[in-house]
Amino acid sequence: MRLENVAFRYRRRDPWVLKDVTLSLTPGGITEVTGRNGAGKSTLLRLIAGLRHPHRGTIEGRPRRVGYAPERFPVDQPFTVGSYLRHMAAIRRVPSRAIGPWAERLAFQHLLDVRLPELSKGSAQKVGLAQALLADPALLILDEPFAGLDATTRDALPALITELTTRGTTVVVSDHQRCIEALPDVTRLHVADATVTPLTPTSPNTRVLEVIVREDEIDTVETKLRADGYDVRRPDR
Ligand SMILES: Nc1ncnc2c1ncn2[C@@H]1O[C@H](COP(=O)(O)OP(=O)(O)OP(=O)(O)O)[C@@H](O)[C@H]1O
Repeated sequence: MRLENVAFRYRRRDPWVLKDVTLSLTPGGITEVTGRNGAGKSTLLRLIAGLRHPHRGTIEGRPRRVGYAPERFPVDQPFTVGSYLRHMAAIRRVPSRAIGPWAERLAFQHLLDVRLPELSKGSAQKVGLAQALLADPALLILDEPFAGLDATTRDALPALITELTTRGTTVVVSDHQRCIEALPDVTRLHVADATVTPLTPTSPNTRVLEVIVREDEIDTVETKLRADGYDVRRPDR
């Protein structure tokens, strides 16, 4: 799948959120999208998913089966978890028996009769993930999938992502918490100043800066730097 000179803004007189974006997604690869708050990561993901259309440029080669889990699952819907997922399965022409295994794997099978507005943030996130995974997508787009998840599910998600890519699924993730950092062969794209730049330790325009911090500050400093869009590595991880 390829984006060629893509430009997008939400309203006609608004500044461009993205401009001249050209990139290719490796089939069966994992792409992580980084950037500071408001840089345009979710917008890029929506364009890749086909939920928004570029004002300029082209997007070609999008697979037919796309799964998209938004940053915030819209809980403001008058359904139970089970009826919502059955509805999503029907729209995607997937048998509703596909729901059970995902509910079990993401540990929310006890919530199938709970109404969406009554879900906790993390449980809603899991339902959002399940609806994205239901149709066995060839392209899976996850916008901050780790936010609010319990530790067990958070730890299980990278393995799940790897499993999908080994079956050929192309995965695009925006992940402030850097939970997929440890996975091998992750392509990194950095969104800043309305452009998207591939980020690798060997990029000619990047350098490594060592920062010495007190042990009790390490998590806070790491979170701050990541929120500012920096690529942070912890040697102890
Ligand atoms: N539906 C919308 N209508 C108008 N402007 C929007 C809309 N969604 C996002 N924007 C604007 O587009 C820009 C990029 O937003 P986007 O949500 O893509 O950033 P982000 O990098 O995902 O941010 P965060 O890390 O906070 O989730 C911001 O200036 C935001 O205010």
